[in-house]
Amino acid sequence: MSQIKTDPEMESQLKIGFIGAGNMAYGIAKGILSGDVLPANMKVSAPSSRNLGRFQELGIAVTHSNPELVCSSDVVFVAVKPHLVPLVLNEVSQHITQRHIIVSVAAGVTLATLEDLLPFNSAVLRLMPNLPCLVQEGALLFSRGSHAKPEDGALLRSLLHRCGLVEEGPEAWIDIHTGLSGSGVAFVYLFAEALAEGAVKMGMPSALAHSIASQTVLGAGRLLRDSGKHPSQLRSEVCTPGGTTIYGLHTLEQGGVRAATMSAVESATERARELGQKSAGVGCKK
Ligand SMILES: NC(=O)C1=CN([C@@H]2O[C@H](COP(=O)(O)OP(=O)(O)OC[C@H]3O[C@@H](n4cnc5c(N)ncnc54)[C@H](O)[C@@H]3O)[C@@H](O)[C@H]2O)C=CC1
Ligand SMILES: O=C(O)[C@@H]1CCC=N1
Repeated sequence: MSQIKTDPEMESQLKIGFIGAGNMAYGIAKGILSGDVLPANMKVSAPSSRNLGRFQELGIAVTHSNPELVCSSDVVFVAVKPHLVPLVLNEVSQHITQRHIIVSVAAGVTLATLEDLLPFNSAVLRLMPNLPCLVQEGALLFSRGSHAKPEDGALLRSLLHRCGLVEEGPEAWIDIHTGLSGSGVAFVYLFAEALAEGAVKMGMPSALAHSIASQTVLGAGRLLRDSGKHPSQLRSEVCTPGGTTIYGLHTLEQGGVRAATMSAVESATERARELGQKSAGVGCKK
């Protein structure tokens, strides 16, 4: 945890911009807004108006011009799909100055690629959030580029603290975090869906089964986080010897759920690394 103090007054006056108006930009913007930053100090850009309405409802200014957004922002989140990052950064690069802090959330796109696409000495950070930022229960990991100072990391952490858990780590962990948590939420949804479908198979109405499955995932997650216990300990607290749970767990183990889940994190991590290799060199100016 960073010990560097940030200045709430300075933070409240920062201009925050988002290039890209998708789910991730929206989730992060909502989290930042629940802190000290005013919507009047935020702006989002996207080529079409399709996703801009929900930002306007939060009081955030919108534009179709990425250069205009950069010129009126201090902190710029790059929240477009990974393959569009070179295009977008080439478009705005000449407007980036020493006052800017650039934060990319694009899966796989490395700090080296980002720095290569931006003016020398640019302060760049790479952030991997996840979808539950939308409800301020995200899990976010960031790394600083070679010209981003510890104070830039502290500022980012402070801006994002209402999005959920925010940690800093070495860049090698960002792709792993993408598999574990960025993509991991989708693995949890698949499990929740399967839980509900099991109950439907046994005769429960679908709506009730899905509502109970989502509460089960929420309750299990909160207890895991808030108790600080290892998952295996909580699992053993649910299992009565010879009871229902151990029979169900045996079935899951026979189905290879543990190995399949580990392999899913591995595949998603490797895919993030592959995306990084693909984006390196694409459209770089140097
Ligand atoms: N969705 C997720 O759960 C997560 C996504 N990410 C990353 O976040 C980034 C954004 O993902 P999503 O929000 O899911 O995508 P999305 O498809 O919902 O949003 C992308 C946005 O970019 C805009 N856009 C397209 N071309 C543009 C351009 N030239 N200039 C400005 N804006 C442009 C689109 O209009 C759209 O609003 C991706 O790089 C992804 O890897 C990271 C973690 C989790
Ligand atoms: O699937 C993806 O590529 C993005 C990154 C993590 C979650 N969604």
